[in-house]
Amino acid sequence: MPGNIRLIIGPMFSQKTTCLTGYIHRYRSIGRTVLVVNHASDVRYGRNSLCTHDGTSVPCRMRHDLQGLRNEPDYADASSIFIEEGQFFDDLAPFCKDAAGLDGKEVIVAALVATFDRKMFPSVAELIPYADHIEHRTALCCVCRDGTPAPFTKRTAAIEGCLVGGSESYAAVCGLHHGSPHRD
Ligand SMILES: Nc1ncnc2c1ncn2[C@@H]1O[C@H](COP(=O)(O)OP(=O)(O)O)[C@@H](O)[C@H]1O
Ligand SMILES: Cc1cn([C@H]2C[C@H](O)[C@@H](COP(=O)(O)O)O2)c(=O)[nH]c1=O
Repeated sequence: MPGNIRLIIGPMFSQKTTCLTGYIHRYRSIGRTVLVVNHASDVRYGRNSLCTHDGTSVPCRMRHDLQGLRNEPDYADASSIFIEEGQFFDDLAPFCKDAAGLDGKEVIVAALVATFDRKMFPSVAELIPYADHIEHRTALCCVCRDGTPAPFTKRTAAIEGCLVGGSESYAAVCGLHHGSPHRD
């Protein structure tokens, strides 16, 4: 049976990980063998788990790369592969294409839609044309606080570059409260 690629994208706090853990629990309940992978840089919640912002955690493998997984026994055994923090894996697109196209796996990826300054993550941009299904989620604007959708992540900490973190460093906001207009 051919595999497929499902991509869940959105800003931080948009329930990407909640969706991923929901799928994992449902699949396990019907006896599907799953392999769950998070990026090794995501040490926010310990070294062998992924965790939602409201505290649901799932044990997982932590890795810097994905392609190396294809030689491992737990990959061979799994029919569904779950990837958390997809934006951090440089080999995200080649892995998903091989896993789905060559190995017949169902691949479910949670990834940020954009950086805090509205730039694409290259590995996510590379994957989008190959995704069979894309779910684009939003959070709720934490400035409006009235249910206004928040499609963007704002960095609230004054640090440059890639920064692993949570609500101490980032917030989900609407376009108005992101502070940058829809142009460069
Ligand atoms: N601004 C916000 N909008 C919506 N949910 C928020 C917000 N800030 C914190 N949360 C919490 O974050 C949870 C989502 O966490 P999670 O699934 O880990 O999101 P993501 O993986 O997209 O960062 C929500 O269920 C809610 O409890
Ligand atoms: C917006 C943005 C985020 N990050 C980091 C911060 C977190 O460690 C992850 C996103 O986690 P989540 O599961 O989506 O909550 O990415 C970053 O490095 N750069 C950014 O621009």
